Amino acid sequence: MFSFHSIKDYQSTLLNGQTTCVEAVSYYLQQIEAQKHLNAFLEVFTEDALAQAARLDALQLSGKPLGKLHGVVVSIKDVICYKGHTVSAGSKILEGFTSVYNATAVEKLLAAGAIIIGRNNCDEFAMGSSNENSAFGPVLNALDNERVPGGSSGGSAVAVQAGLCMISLGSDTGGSVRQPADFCGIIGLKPGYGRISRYGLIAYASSFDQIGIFGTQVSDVALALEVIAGADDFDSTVSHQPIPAFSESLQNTSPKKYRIAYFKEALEHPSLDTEIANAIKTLITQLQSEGHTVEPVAFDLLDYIVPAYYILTTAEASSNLSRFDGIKYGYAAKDDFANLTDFYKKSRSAGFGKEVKRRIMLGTFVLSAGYYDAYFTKAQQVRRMLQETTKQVFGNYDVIIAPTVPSPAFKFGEKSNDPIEMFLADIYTVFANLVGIPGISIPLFKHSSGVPFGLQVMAAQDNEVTLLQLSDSLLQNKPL
Ligand SMILES: NC(=O)C[C@H](N)C(=O)O
Repeated sequence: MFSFHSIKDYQSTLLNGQTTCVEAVSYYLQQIEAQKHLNAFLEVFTEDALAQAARLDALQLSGKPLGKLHGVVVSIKDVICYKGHTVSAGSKILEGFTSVYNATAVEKLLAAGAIIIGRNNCDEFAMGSSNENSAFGPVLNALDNERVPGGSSGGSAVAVQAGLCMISLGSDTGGSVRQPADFCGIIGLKPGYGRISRYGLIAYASSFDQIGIFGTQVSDVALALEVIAGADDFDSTVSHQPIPAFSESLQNTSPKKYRIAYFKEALEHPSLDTEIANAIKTLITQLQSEGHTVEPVAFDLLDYIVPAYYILTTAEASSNLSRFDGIKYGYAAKDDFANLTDFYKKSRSAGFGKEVKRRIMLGTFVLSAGYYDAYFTKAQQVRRMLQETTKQVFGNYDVIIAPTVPSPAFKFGEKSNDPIEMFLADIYTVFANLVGIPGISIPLFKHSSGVPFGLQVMAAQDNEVTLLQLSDSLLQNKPL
């Protein structure tokens, strides 16, 4: 049987001839087939993946230099463009659409020797927190099939959780990587805004969207980040900061005393499950007893962050999604339309699902002349205040810790009839996107309902290194 602990270990088995890339891909193809009922993959790129694996095996034999992700089997969320392959954003409206170029992240993965094995199911246009909004059916949590895997990158999370690939890419606009990672018991990293180019990522809310990485080892996530991060002429918002050697930064770290903040209001919030609150309080006491500074910071904006997030993201979405008109590409109404406006209406009404339509309407409303100042401007002001608070906090602390989600993975149907309840469950994740800082969810805890849950760690802009080092130590139970 093919077994895999970390990418480094796997790559040494490739180098000493114990396995091959083709063997690895064949193994994962079998696993994907055996776990088909999870619905984590919308498409498996069998031929391409095997061909790429064979090319990589030949490259190794030729003695030529190998890429950092040589032989690594990756799956990508169905919002990331891969040239010559279908991409649908989990939506019917992109029916029949094939990517005409590679996303920069995909380009970099392939150049580093990764193998893309398939595209993962997700909430339509990344809108959702449970993966119940995909036009292609829900994804099941592999640990408990009655529970949601989280969303919107549920398929990418389950692909890693169920051992159907080594690492996967998702996107995180307001928690879509960290929240499913929490529900699935794996690691989910959302780098700071602009760390990874968004070129070729189907836009939801452009000032929030960020590609993120799922894995089971911090070192794997760090390695993937190192490969796909960095400046890109095709994305004017991408960060031009140098890319640290993230994976090396985890080696030979000497213990240090961290300055850790937590928002008092976050741990006292009525929506927070008591077991989750207690687990984090216990961790705080433990870290304090180990000599770290762990202090509460007052945060009086907590109740404003979810409304601000859903005003700003829906506004951006209403603009971004206007391009799906049935003419340029994707689903088009057949012949029962009276004129162009009627054609748009029919194409968009039938092509988009319920949640996407709700958000387009909400976004259009908050941008409309009579309501712009009352909603959009106010939400922008909240965002600015949050940015100022964040600056102050990171002037005094290295990281902020928080729950990732207020509850453990819930059952299918439990929240899907109440969009507000679903939105409110994003209370701990949207903060990092509103201010653009990096955040990670790490699987530290287990709930009495049998499912795991995570700890969220956030760091200052461009400080993924601290985030990764602290997470690695916590997960490996090493002294920090
Ligand atoms: N896309 C995300 O990051 C998830 C968030 N729950 C949303 O629906 O907006």
